[in-house]
Amino acid sequence: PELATTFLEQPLDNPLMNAAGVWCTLAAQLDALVESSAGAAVTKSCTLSRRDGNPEPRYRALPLGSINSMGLPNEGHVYYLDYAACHDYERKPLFVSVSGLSLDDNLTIVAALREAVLPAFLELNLSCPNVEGKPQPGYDFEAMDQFLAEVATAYRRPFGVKLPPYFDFVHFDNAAEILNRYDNLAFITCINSIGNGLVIDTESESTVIRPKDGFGGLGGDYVLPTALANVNAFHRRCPGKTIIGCGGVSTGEHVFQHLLAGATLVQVGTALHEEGPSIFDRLQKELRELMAKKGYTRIEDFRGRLKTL
Ligand SMILES: C=Cc1c(C(=O)O)[nH]c(=O)[nH]c1=O
Repeated sequence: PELATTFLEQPLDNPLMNAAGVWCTLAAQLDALVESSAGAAVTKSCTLSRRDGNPEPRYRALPLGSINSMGLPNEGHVYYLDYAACHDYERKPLFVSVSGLSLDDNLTIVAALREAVLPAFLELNLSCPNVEGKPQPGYDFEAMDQFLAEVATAYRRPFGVKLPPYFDFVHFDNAAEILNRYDNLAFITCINSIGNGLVIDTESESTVIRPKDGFGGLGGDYVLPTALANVNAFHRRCPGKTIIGCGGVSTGEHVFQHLLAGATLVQVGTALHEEGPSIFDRLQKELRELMAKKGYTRIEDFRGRLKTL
């Protein structure tokens, strides 16, 4: 079976890539992703200036996934624009994730990305749950609409957004209605971590991460059904846009399910953090085996064809 696919008319060897924030904060990590068999890569969400992020421990792997409250540690936007300027786009696409702390910061970063005239794809992060005092734009529809109105106009080129998980059909409807207003909003990445979970260690009777009294974003097995729901909800509501699935992927079967739900590309976060970039070889092998068993030769044979009862 063939895993080759296209994203916004660009060919990719396969639909797999990292989730923003995982294995992508430093150039050496990004280089490892470019060297790996991932079909594409995305940089750590960046802010205007470098940030240390929250005090550690701020990430913890768990039997069923992970919890994190990193606090947006990153090298500042110029570092990632420089990386994007040196990337070999013939080899694989590169996405640049942007998560400015204000609309003005986002506009400054997006303008710099536009000035750089690079083939990189902009993934505007509207869903960081871990910067204290900063509500997620993705959960404030007025703010989200304003952000998008300004960024879409300023950037003018095709871009995408990274959304938080929604849990209510009215929220799916309202968010989709906003996204559909912007013609150059070309892709939607669902989902970011499920915000502000709380993991308790029974033996020590304590939280397991230091920031925010132990509250942090959940990833891994915990979030797969929510991720699939958000992928399918926006696939149904935004027919003109491309969906990138993210959340709960650790096997080829999970990749298959995201594609069936309507995703074109599939991002891997927690499992990549734990296994490293060789995971992309395993996921492709498992996906090929599953496709062969089902008699599919190409991804388009089943992508977006989730059946209902
Ligand atoms: C960009 C900050 C994010 C972070 C973070 O840096 O704390 N963690 C997440 O799970 N998702 C984010 O979007």
